Amino acid sequence: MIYTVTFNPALDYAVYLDSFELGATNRTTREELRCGGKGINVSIVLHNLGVESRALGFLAGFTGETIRAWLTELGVASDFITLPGGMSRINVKLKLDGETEINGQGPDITPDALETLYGKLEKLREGDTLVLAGSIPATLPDDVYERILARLEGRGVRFVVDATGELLLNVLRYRPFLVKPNHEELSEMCGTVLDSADTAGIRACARALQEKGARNVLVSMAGAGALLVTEDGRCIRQAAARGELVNSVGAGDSMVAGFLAGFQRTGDYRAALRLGAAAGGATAFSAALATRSQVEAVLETL
Ligand SMILES: Nc1ncnc2c1ncn2[C@@H]1O[C@H](COP(=O)(O)OP(=O)(O)OP(=O)(O)O)[C@@H](O)[C@H]1O
Ligand SMILES: O=P(O)(O)OC[C@@]1(O)O[C@H](CO)[C@@H](O)[C@@H]1O
Repeated sequence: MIYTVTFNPALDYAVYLDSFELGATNRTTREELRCGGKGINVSIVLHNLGVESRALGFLAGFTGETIRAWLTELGVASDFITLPGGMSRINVKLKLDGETEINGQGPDITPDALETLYGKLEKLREGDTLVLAGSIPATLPDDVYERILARLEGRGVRFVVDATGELLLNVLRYRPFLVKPNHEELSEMCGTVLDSADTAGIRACARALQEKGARNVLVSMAGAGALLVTEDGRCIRQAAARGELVNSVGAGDSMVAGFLAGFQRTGDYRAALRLGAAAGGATAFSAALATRSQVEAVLETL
């Protein structure tokens, strides 16, 4: 079973505007609300691709209840912990001259709630996959992912981590099966500026993460595609699909879902990467997260 953990779920409120003036009343041309948070997005796209998972994490307030209800409606299995106060975030995604995001802080996670999550994760067994994805509320220490992996070390659980900075660097010694920084996040972690065309530079930084313990490093580069450095020493470059960008929020999560679904089906890194790129592209080309038929249509073009 694949388990995803989203510490900080959100309702994603995408607003499309023709113009925007600071300090004025602006009107949208269109708006959309959907549930989000990286682990949740991975679970939704896995479900769309016919791979079941269980979404875990923390929810609070009426926004949290809405997220829970939507997941149930979509048929995504979930087992979220309800926090005693606060509300799950509403993240604003501004669509005008590119994409601008305003992500909230999220509710406080109490020590009791954290213990409850640890208890749920105790059930994971050999062969299970655990996806830790997204930011953590500011009130938690940034070794919380590390603590989870330390508890599960040695049980044969496959770890996938989509996080940035210290949150990611701290877990590498637990040998995660897959980490997926985008190339800007990779640049920051390596303390350099990487151009998406600089395959040698990206490969060198990905290898530096492998030296710290990561098994496979998938570097996503939005419209410039992706590069996978595998644990058996290969470096596979995948072009991005061609299409019109509508809303790329969740493209990276869709790529993780497509990669996991593809790897589960074939055990082949190149095929997994291709399905990842198709899922990422299909999400970028639509307002919502990619459906199975959208992914299949994009896959045929790659
Ligand atoms: N504009 C685009 N055109 C084609 N494919 C895209 C586009 N944007 C994203 N993709 C696909 O999705 C993958 C992941 O996108 P990206 O690198 O933007 O992830 P990310 O930064 O983690 O995104 P997010 O945090 O919004 O989920 C890319 O490697 C690519 O295959
Ligand atoms: O603030 P975080 O946790 O880093 O990112 C949250 C978020 O931007 O990531 C998803 C897209 O990847 C969105 O659904 C969500 O709003």
